[in-house]
Amino acid sequence: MPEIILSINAGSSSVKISVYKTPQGDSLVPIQLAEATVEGLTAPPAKLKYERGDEKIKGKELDDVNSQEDGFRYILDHLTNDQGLPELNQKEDIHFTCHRVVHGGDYPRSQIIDKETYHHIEELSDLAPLHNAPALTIVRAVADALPHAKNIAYFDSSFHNTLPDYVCTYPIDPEVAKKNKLRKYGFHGISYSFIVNAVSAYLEKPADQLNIIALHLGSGASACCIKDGKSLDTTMGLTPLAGLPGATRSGSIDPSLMFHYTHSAGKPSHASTGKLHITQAEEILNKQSGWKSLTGTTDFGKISASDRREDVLAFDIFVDRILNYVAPYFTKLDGQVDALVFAGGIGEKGSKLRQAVVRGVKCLGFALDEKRNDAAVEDVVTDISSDSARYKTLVVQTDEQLEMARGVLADKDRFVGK
Ligand SMILES: Nc1ncnc2c1ncn2[C@@H]1O[C@H](COP(=O)(O)OP(=O)(O)O)[C@@H](O)[C@H]1O
Ligand SMILES: CC(=O)OP(=O)(O)O
Ligand SMILES: [Mg+2]
Repeated sequence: MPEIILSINAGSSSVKISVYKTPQGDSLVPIQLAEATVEGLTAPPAKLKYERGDEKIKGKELDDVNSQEDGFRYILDHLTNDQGLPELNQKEDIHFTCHRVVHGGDYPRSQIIDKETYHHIEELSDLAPLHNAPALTIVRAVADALPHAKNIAYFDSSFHNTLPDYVCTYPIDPEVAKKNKLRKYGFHGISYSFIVNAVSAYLEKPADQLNIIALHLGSGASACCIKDGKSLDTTMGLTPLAGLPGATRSGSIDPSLMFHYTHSAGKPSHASTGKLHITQAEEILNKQSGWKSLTGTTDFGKISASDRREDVLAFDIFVDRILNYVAPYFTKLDGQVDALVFAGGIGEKGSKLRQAVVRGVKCLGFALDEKRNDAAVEDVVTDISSDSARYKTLVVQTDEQLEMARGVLADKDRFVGK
């Protein structure tokens, strides 16, 4: 009997849930039955996108869906009530649920969520305030609604376990760093792992020989320097705040800025609770900055299409900050680069941004074919480079849910019986 896997990706602005059934025989490729997304949580009203075979819903406005947990509950109802999805008529049909957990601390790989892992993830919530806490609300909702399902956490940080010491160590008092676990962790790793596998299949080159400069540009944005299929450097740090700006995040700034922004920066913010300890500084830099603060919208599609001064400035800032990493990563890879990859909502849909970024590294040998860049992306991997380009530029439609579901099939022995 095929088993049903529900793969849940709680992003900072969305919840994406894909439903798979396990394949017959030895195949390790899960079969997708449906995919539902509640997006726009930071730009209400939230909207539903749903695909099951030819059945498609897009842009359905949802009242009373204001959080990742609301989104999860809405989607679970939608899936169990969908007559065209007989494999999932009742909640009991679900065997495995995968949860994308952004901060996994030192966990090198996925974990069954039991009391101990749950508490550990909870402790890490302060280090990923936009992510771990909402993901845990969904873990609790699953435990409540689907008590028989096996909950497995996949961590965004695990992929970056290979960061060399000189990359992940901050030049601060080593004792304090060790005691408080202050180091660069890096995130978006489930997406980077998907990207490595997808590019490996596309270029027909083994994953452990691939060198990629990858840009995951969504509500949160990061870059990753991938050498021999492994993370060598990445822009996010102790928390997902470092590096590139995002929808509501400042990205890297002078750390002293906060002392000049507000003298109460270190005080608890109004979002601080018994479960989530967050200061005003973290609240401001994580939730009240980025595109939202500069332009009033978190939608980078709107920003890219506008010629308002504020939008043009936000667009130029993003291009500039991305370019601050592409050439350094190119040199870290000694110029041995298989591809520059764009992924995430903005990377996949933002042709104007891709054009501006690639123009900025033209002198290195990257160039786009305008027609290929402007065409809507349909395949998992699309080559948008011009024929004369020395290096490839690819768009990858990243799929964190699929990467997690594949993990369930690959690691089933580790999970069954636990
Ligand atoms: N046409 C577009 N051009 C550029 N960016 C877009 C476009 N459409 C949507 N986006 C951006 O994609 C982002 C969502 O990316 P996604 O990776 O799905 O987010 P999340 O981080 O929540 O997983 C939105 O913030 C939106 O700004
Ligand atoms: C880690 C992170 O920032 O994730 P997202 O882009 O989904 O918010
Ligand atoms: Mg995302």
